Amino acid sequence: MRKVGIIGLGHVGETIAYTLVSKGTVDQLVLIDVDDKRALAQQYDLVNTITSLNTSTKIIIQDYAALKNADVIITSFRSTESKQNGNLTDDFASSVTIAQQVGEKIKSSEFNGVIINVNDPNEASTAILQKTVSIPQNQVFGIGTCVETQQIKSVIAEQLQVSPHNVSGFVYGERGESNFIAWSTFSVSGRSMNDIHDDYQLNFEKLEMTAKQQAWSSFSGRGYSNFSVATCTVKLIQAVLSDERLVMPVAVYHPGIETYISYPAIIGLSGIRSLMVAKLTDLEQGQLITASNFIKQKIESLSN
Ligand SMILES: NC(=O)c1ccc[n+]([C@@H]2O[C@H](COP(=O)([O-])OP(=O)(O)OC[C@H]3O[C@@H](n4cnc5c(N)ncnc54)[C@H](O)[C@@H]3O)[C@@H](O)[C@H]2O)c1
Repeated sequence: MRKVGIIGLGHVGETIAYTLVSKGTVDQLVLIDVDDKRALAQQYDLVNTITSLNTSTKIIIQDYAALKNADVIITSFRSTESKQNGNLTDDFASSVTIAQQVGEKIKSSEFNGVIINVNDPNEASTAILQKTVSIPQNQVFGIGTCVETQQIKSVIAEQLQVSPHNVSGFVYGERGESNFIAWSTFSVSGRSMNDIHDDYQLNFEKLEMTAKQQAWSSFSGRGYSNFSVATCTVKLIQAVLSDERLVMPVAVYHPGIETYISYPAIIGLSGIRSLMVAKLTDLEQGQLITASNFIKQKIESLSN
């Protein structure tokens, strides 16, 4: 039996729930939100949806105890303070408080599966969740720079007039200001970006700027974004459930850097199997250290 829990049923959580149900990815779905009416409304809506599908999913709501034997938990909550400030970045102090409260409840349920954290600030809040729930680091990871990686892939694909499926490579660092496109890891149909750079007269800075503008437009036009992050999350859930060993740039504990950071990792049944270590350029290595310092400062600011 495949069982997934979602804690936080806002724009992101409800899109993940609908996607899992419509694809028939799971047998049981546990939905939890601080707002009882919201959880009940989604349960009824999804149960009605299932009557028109060829698949079946049992929907359970507001029951932390039901998470005990879940394979995966998604954390996708956001504090009211964060919502009110209207920024891309969540209010850190209130996000931490909720992460600790929710983490304690997950711990009490005796859950021992994989947690995929969608909340922002992603790397720091993933570290806090892992510490609070007290399950091994490989079982707790965040969405990291999956969406940023999608964004630059689609911009490169558009520029070169190829399918985005032909583009590979990763954005590293931190979901936020200190992430960076590791151009040395990017290739299109087997040709490195440096190799095709002259043929297509590519301007890396312009490509990066376009990706950032598109990211901002997709958020600011509605005040939230949900489809791309939910799609990445469902891909990660499937990778865990099927022990796929998929490589994605997630927020993962990096023992060499001693912090959670967005870095490509191999994902399977027990979460992170290992990091996918690439030889970055000196510049990229420096950017990785800058990002790690930024994340560490954020986590340390908690104790001040
Ligand atoms: N990585 C990405 O690309 C990306 C994209 C979008 C959103 N996000 C992040 O995902 C998170 C959710 O975003 P959203 O747009 O769905 O937010 P939202 O405001 O629409 O929904 C948040 C939900 O969390 C619930 N909630 C609040 N406190 C809770 C608690 N203690 N327990 C359970 N539920 C609680 C709220 O009632 C609400 O339903 C945010 O942290 C956001 O920054 C990340």
